[in-house]
Amino acid sequence: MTVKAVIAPSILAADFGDLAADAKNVIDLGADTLHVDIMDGHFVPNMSIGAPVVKSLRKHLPNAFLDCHLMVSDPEKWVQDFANAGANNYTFHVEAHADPSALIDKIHAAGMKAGVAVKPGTPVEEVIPFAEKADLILIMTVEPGFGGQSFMPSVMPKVEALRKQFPNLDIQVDGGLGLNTIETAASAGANVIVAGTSVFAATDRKAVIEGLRTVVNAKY
Ligand SMILES: O=C(CO)[C@H](O)[C@H](O)COP(=O)(O)O
Ligand SMILES: [Fe+2]
Repeated sequence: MTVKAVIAPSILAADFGDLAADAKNVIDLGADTLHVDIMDGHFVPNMSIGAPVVKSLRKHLPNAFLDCHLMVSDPEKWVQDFANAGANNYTFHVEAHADPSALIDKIHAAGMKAGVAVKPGTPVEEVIPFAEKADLILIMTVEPGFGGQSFMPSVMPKVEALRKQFPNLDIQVDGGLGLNTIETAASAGANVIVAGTSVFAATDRKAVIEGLRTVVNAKY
């Protein structure tokens, strides 16, 4: 198996008034990537940030891997903006697009990696057809829209089913991940761990990042 732990703090839980410094801090403490949550107030009942913030982060953090999670109703519309802004990965929701395969092609053509996400209520069968072509599959472990929610162990069978079929796939989990829930997610087969509140609110952020990584890498 070639997968390894990727620890991706979600900047939704960072200090937006001091964003570049807070984001740099978690990278300096060992985070692999930065997870950037984009919400349009339509696909989810909340708004967050858009491509201009990604552009600013790119300026301040030229080498950071910016993993953008688009919780938007029209994901095709924003591909070029995010590519121009310096995004490295563009994950869209399978529920939001009629032709995910074509959208993956468009994201790749724009020079980004492509991810496909599913909400907790969407069957894993909806994303399995794209697991070979996409660079990652995101299994949401909370209803998208807000940080700080409780991890849903009930979606772990979806992670298990994916890992069984795709031993080398990057399987991302997002929502409620921390030192209390990582064992469940890693045992199911998740290796790309989004962690917002558990990292940014920690008194020892480094210990949380290292703790998450240790539990995931112990599985491989
Ligand atoms: O996509 C998201 C919410 O829709 C966030 O990435 C997620 O909630 C991370 O925050 P936390 O770790 O605090 O749950
Ligand atoms: Fe997210």
